[in-house]
Amino acid sequence: MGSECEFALKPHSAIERGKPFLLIIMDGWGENLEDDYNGVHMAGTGFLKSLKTGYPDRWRTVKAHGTAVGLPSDADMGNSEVGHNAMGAGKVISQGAALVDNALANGNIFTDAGFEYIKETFDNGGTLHLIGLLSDGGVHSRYDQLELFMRGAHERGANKIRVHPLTDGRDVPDGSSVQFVEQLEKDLADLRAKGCDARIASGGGRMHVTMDRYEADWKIVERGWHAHVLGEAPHKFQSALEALVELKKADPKTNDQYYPPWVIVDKDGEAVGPVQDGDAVVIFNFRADRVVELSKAFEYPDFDKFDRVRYPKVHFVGMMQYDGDLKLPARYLVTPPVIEKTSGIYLVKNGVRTFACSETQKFGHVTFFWNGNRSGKLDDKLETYFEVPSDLCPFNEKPLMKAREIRDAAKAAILSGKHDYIRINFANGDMVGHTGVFDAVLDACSVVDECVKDLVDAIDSVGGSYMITADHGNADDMVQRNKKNEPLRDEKGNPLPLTSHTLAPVPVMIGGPALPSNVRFRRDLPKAGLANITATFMNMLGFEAPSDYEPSLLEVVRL
Ligand SMILES: O=C(O)[C@H](O)COP(=O)(O)O
Ligand SMILES: [Mn+2]
Ligand SMILES: [Mn+2]
Repeated sequence: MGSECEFALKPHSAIERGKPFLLIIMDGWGENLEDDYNGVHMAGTGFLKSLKTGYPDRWRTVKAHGTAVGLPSDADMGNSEVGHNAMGAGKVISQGAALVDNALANGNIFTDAGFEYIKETFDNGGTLHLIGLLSDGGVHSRYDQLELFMRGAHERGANKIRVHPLTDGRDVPDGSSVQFVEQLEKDLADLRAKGCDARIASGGGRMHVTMDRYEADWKIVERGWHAHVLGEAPHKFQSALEALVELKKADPKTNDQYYPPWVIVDKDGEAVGPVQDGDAVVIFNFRADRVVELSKAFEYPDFDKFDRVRYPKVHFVGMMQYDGDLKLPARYLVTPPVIEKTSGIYLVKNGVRTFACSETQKFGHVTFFWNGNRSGKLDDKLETYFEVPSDLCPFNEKPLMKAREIRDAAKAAILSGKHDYIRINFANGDMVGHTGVFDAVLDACSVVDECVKDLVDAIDSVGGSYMITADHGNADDMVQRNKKNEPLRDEKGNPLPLTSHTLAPVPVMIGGPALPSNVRFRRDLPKAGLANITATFMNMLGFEAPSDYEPSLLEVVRL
């Protein structure tokens, strides 16, 4: 981690160390057009609105999408990984999506060690299995990357390919799985025309099958293991399209996110693509959080989170290495972004006592992503990480989620006098936003407003300071729109829900008794993004930020 003096920070010129500082991330909370579909605006969010209108020098927005957070283009919505990486690290880092694009464009993905490793199995007649999220959401994966990879792998000797797609409906509209499966079938047919035995083998909805995160519910991964690896699922079909249509007919309430697991079988009822000894397995998601668990199931011989029944000997690689601390997986196709010298490391090296807390769904966001995709603590003595277990139901059913429990834990941390820096994430705007259920979003945003107010009161009572911000938009626009930005409706006239993140900038609010009255936001950084947050909160903790960080948003004015 380097020497102490390499990390020494100078004291800030106007802000003293010593009083508690609270950093709140409101996940999925953008600053957007204030119309009837903006859940943040329509909810009871009077306290946050009062900070906007009451303190214009201490309220602003920053960019949270596209190139400002290291994504390939400004058409890319922000997401939790890139947002928390940027806020934790103080720099704009080229992220997984961009790195995979580069590796495909320059061909390195097919010449580096990870591909060499899987290629060994092609030469021995092994099947290439591809497991991952099937959409063009660009958050966890992208379809065009899968297509290019399949084609390139076939050109380099993969003669049998089995794809195990997970349907999305979360980063893209619900129902779009049909188009993506049709596109995949077309591209697989092209491969078959070239002599490759290429087929879809199994799948399911991403929130019910395979893509759990932060060990919220291992059963999700177990279902995936049974379908993808063992070739077993309660629902068997002859084609993936048939699976989507028939499963929806049988349960109209199911959707792309929550499809049950399914397996494709041949005319004799045999699964067409279970994973066997000698095969290659690639997870084609570039983002880590929702594939760490499946990677462990493939990689760890002594795995005990569920009974794998059969543990095939395969050549397993991730699109990236998903956990830099655990070196998981050991083999990967594209080298992950280097995220070093994060704010967390600087702050512990300067003796800052940190309390980081969220509920399970976002716990790794304020720890793992925050620390540059490292799973462990940076300093056992100075840091306390506290996880509130999340509910296991769809979050529109319990939109308050664990906001009040997080508030209570953070409040106790503030009042205890044991922590200098309290960092929390409220999941509601995002997790309920992804359900597309507008009334639930209203409850989700209101409870965040209530909890933020209580915590600002607690900070006031101990003479501390606070920053409230967000990682990207979501609840701030809950309707799909046409190119003119007009809401789209179904045949009954109901608005078509938007389940994904938005491109909106996010608010940043600062205040509290410890913030000197002559400190306010600069007016000369209109293009600032999430990476500018970092130097700003390091200032609020009493330090000048490292010189290679994006500039602080603060200025000290003469009164
Ligand atoms: O994984 C998810 O839940 C979504 O794809 C992205 O949401 P997040 O980036 O807010 O986690
Ligand atoms: Mn998020
Ligand atoms: Mn989200």
